[in-house]
Amino acid sequence: MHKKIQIMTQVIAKHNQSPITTFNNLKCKECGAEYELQAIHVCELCFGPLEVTYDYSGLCSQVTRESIASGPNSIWRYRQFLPVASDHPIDVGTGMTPLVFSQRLARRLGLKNLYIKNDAVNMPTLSFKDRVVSVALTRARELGFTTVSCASTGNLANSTAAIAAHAGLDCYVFIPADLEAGKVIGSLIYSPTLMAVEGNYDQVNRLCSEIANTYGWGFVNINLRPYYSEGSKTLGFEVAEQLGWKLPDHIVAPLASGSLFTKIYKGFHEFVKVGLVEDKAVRFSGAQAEGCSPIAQAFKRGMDFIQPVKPKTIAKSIAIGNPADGIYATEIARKTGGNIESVTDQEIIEGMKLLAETEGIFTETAGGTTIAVLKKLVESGKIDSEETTVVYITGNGLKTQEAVQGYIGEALTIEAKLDSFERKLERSRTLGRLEWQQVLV
Ligand SMILES: Cc1ncc(COP(=O)(O)O)c(C=O)c1O
Ligand SMILES: N[C@@H](CCOP(=O)(O)O)C(=O)O
Repeated sequence: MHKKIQIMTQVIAKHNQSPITTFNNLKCKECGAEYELQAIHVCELCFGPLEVTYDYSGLCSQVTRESIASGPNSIWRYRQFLPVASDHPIDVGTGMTPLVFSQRLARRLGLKNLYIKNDAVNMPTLSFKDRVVSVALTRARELGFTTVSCASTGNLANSTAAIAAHAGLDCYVFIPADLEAGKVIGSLIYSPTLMAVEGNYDQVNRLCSEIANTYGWGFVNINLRPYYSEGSKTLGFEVAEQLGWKLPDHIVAPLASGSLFTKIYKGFHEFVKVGLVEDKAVRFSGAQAEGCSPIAQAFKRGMDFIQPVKPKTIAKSIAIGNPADGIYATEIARKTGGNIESVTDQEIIEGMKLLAETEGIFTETAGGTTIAVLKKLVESGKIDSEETTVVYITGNGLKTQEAVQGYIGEALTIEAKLDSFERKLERSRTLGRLEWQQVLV
């Protein structure tokens, strides 16, 4: 769409908005400069990131635990905390995913109060990105965009393509060319224009910034980023509500750009601010893959800047070498007494298997990273066995099957005869299940 038309449609859309909104403006996280609500994401004065601000005193009078609990069974029960004006947000059933009280994984790790927030079953595309995209596309529509887009490591591409299809928006998605088949097919099925860029995510992102400037599309994680990122707060809200309107002692979450991590923090604090939960010190710990760990490195070395890296890891969804919110994530981990750890690709695969074998949850590589870091933090005494700990599982293993191929054995092929079954059964019992799988690998 031409810029002029886009501005006109934005104005029209503005007039159609419901007048009762709880969000005010955009504010620079660095210098505090304020901007009207529009499709921009960096401060013109200092290039700092922009964030949505809210009228918290107005919010206090609008929301109660009861009003939230009687709302939709989706992220939109927290609508007043999200930067959308419409009474009809795009609701594809995103959010309110299970918070599972862990028995077997907890026992295996020696924890007494471990919960798993399972966004591997989020709707519609099985990752936490459905949250941020539902918010971003609702806002995109309000701002008058008819074409939406994203730079993605896969999950965001799936969410943007699916939810744009549902909302009838034109969609262009950009991904690195070497992504897993599940992520590629998981976008193509919704018929977006899918561009596989020869380069890594950071290169895709740079290209998309240029395209955003030239074409004036609504890029969910570029010019719509202030609205998009707010969707991750719902991962904080839901956990607080599901714990019986209480905050946990410790959370462990994966880090790529660092946005998710900082927004869970913002979500907890907003609930405290409006009196929905009691204030409490929550420790924030983050997880990265060793092959792409710029945030973990900055944290461990006590740096106040992020040194970008060239990613090389099987955890492709979190392979961001130059993370936009990395420094804010390190600040949160430091001030809350948390940690940021990294794990090897082998540990990531073991993390995926551990979660599957103990809890029946098949997570993708980002989740394997998070479980492996959780284990590392427990083993090094950085998580106390009594702490109420929530580990965030943000994506589904069916999308990254390549990562575990060759590590999980194979089906035992038998003839359709009882004696064939019994021979294989005997052999598998003699060897033991694990050894048997190793023979097959
Ligand atoms: C499954 C999954 N988990 C976690 C993340 C990390 O999110 P963020 O970039 O907000 O740190 C991503 C993408 O970046 C992802 O796809
Ligand atoms: N992991 C993301 C990458 C981009 O997300 P951002 O919020 O860090 O900009 C994806 O799933 O594509």
